[in-house]
Amino acid sequence: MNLLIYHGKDELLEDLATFILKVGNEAIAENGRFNFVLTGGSSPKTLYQQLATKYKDDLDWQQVYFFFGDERNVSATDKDYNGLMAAESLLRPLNIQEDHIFYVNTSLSPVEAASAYQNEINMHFNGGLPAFDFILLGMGDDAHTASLFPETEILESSEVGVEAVFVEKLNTYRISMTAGLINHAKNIAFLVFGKSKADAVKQVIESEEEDTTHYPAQLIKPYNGHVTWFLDQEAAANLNT
Ligand SMILES: O=C1O[C@H](COP(=O)(O)O)[C@@H](O)[C@H](O)[C@H]1O
Repeated sequence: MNLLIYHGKDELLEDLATFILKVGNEAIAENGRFNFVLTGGSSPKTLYQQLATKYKDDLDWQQVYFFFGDERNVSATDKDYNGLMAAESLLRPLNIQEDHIFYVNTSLSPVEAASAYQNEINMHFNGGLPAFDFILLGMGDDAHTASLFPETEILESSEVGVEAVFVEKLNTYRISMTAGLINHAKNIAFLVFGKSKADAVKQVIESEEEDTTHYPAQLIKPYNGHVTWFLDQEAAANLNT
């Protein structure tokens, strides 16, 4: 695990963008495409806007395939739909062709949407191991990542796939990649800002005993890849390092 702590958000975003571009350019040079999984929530919006403006000439964006680590069970036009924020801040400004963007189809039931999304991923990887080049993750105050929320059934899943999960405290379904699928990625980066996340960050990174039921982000341990944490000082405030 690589832990990076920043005084300022600008420097953090610059380093994270540079990292994404490096991995992306290497993937395109090696395989002709870059499989990039986006996160939702509020934290990545500025990053997406910068990738689409400041860094628009630093990667062959037309060779990138975009996926979502999780989605809310709302319509694609709802402001809470993760795909909408990504579309507005990153995908439309870069003119990404529609068949390079894998949105979760929330017009289906959550179980059907999850199964359809898993099928699309499997087809994209021609039935082989779905090892994404880069998965960007956020983390909530409760240590959830993607839609792997504390005390939910999906945490016990041994599937390398996508599942529907009912999140009781939000009284709603989510659709999420399982930890098994996320952990096949070649590179994973957590982007975490703010003091409200400081306790969760400490538990996930420094806790001696694993408690994935209450701190699901502890499940993220890539099998053959690398995980890097990009934290601001507030999020890192409780760490011993
Ligand atoms: O609900 C979600 O929350 C997490 C964290 O979001 P943030 O707003 O605290 O940055 C996010 O990673 C996930 O994709 C999203 O669905």
